[in-house]
Amino acid sequence: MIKLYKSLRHFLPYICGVILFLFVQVLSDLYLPTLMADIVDHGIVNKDIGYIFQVGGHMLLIAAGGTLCAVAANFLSAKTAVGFGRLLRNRIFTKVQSFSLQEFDKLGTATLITRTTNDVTQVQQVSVLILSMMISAPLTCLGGISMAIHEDPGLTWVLLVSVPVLFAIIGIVLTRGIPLFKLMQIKLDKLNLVLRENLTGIRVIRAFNRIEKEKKRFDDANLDLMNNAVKVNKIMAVLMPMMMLIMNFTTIAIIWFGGMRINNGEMQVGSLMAFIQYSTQILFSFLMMTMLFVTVPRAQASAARINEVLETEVEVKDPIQTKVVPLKKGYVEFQGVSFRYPGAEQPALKEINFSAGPGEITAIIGGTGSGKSTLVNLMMRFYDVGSGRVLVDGVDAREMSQESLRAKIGFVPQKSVLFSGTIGDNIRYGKENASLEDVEHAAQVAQAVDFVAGMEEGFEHIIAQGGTNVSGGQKQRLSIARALVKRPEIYIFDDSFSALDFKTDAKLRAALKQEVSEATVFIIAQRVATVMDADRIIVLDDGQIAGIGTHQELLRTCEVYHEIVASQLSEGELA
Ligand SMILES: Nc1ncnc2c1ncn2[C@@H]1O[C@H](COP(=O)(O)OP(=O)(O)OP(=O)(O)O)[C@@H](O)[C@H]1O
Repeated sequence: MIKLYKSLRHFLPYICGVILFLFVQVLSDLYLPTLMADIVDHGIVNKDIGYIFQVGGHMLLIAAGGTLCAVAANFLSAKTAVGFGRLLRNRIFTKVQSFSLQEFDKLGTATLITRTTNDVTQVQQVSVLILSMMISAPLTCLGGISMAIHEDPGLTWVLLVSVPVLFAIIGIVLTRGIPLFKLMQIKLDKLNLVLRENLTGIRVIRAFNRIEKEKKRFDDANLDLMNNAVKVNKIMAVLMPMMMLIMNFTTIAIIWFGGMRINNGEMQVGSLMAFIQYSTQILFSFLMMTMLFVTVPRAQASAARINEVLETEVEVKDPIQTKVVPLKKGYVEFQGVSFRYPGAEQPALKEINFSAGPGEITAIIGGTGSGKSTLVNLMMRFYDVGSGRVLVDGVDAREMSQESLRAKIGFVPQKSVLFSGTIGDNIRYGKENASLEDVEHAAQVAQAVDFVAGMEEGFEHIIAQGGTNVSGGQKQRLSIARALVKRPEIYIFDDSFSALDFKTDAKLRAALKQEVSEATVFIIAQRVATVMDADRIIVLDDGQIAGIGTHQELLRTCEVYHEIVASQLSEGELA
């Protein structure tokens, strides 16, 4: 948590204000019992009404000043904590944005959401407590002790007995409670994971009639979280009454032994009253510190989880000295590229060699899991190659900035992703300042114009969260339009025509051929019909290149390709 608190330097003026106001407030709290003792011992005993009013007036002023200071301190500490929370969320978000897919694979989306929201809230809440109690509790405790000694040194032994008992109880509670507090966040993560899977997979869950099973899975995670919370609350439920009991016993002991001292003429009534108040303040300061000890471990667990994100070493980084790449070309070359996913036994790609240039269409075909998507992931540097090199315009992709590399590429992913907003906004995601004509043209080439025109608001039609109010094929066409409007040097279509019917697929490819005639195009496809016109077809088999060539060349030379073609085309089409 200390590491995170380094960011608090941004709020230094507020923190200084909190310290100052709390200091004044504690001083006023400590002074009030002495004044009260004064009223009793001098004003009441001597029946001096004027003195009572005078000291009483002082007490009122001091109490009002203390209250104002407390309000100001609370306001500033809340402002600091809320600002600190915002700063942390921003830092986590910025860090997560810099993650390569490798780090996303490692951490998982559910936990990243919990860490950005709930974990930050935990740290934020405890920061308010720390700010207000870290200063006032020790100050009240030390001040209370010295004032109590000042009032009557002969009674302080009562505190010497009750304080260690209090410590022992706090110690027992903390050793039992801390592991449970740490578990809370882990159990919350689990609940978030189940919830997220259920919300995103709701269609599959309903289609497979798994609603009851999923309810049970959620209920189990929920129950687990609740059981842990109950255990935590049980401990807390014991703690408070125990502390109150000790406080009450201490007060009784002070009154008992103080009464004897008054009887012997060694103490005055006012001093006894002040002593009781100081002892309550001292024990109360311990109570405050216990609250800190109880809440800090949970926040500490949260802080550790936040730090894990902030300190994650990002595998794919921009080099310190980036190489400048020629602005408009689009040459791509793979030189002996091999790659293995972290933790995987087998490499996903082995010794891949090929090159492609502007004006060429390179198709990539192969069975499921043969490494097609992995190949384009490396081209965009979503992962770094294990060995070999990926050259873009003659420069190793690792030697240029990720931004300049990706500025060259228009990517249409296998699984279309749309954002909430209008259809126009989604297409403009490729190029923010694209004109309406550019957007319409891109939609025209992507064969999206007809269905967009069919919608009442056209390009202003709102896409629902996750793009659920458009069909799979429509989503694909909008994703294609988004890449087209960018007019990049390199296009990557990762199985982007799979949700289109044959007629639309053919029309789209014909329109694309003209549109992207000067660019370097990569098309991953399962259908032979989609790839057979390509200038070059790369056949992948189990992460290796089984053949490279045109359709006709591969039919003669590549057995794997022949098998794929034979499984899809008729004898006549083959001939
Ligand atoms: N993030 C990942 N972590 C670990 N292994 C992965 C990951 N992504 C893919 N793989 C593995 O790498 C291999 C190649 O996967 P890839 O997605 O490139 O195949 P593909 O040819 O695109 O398949 P498909 O046509 O089904 O999309 C597969 O064995 C797959 O299980």
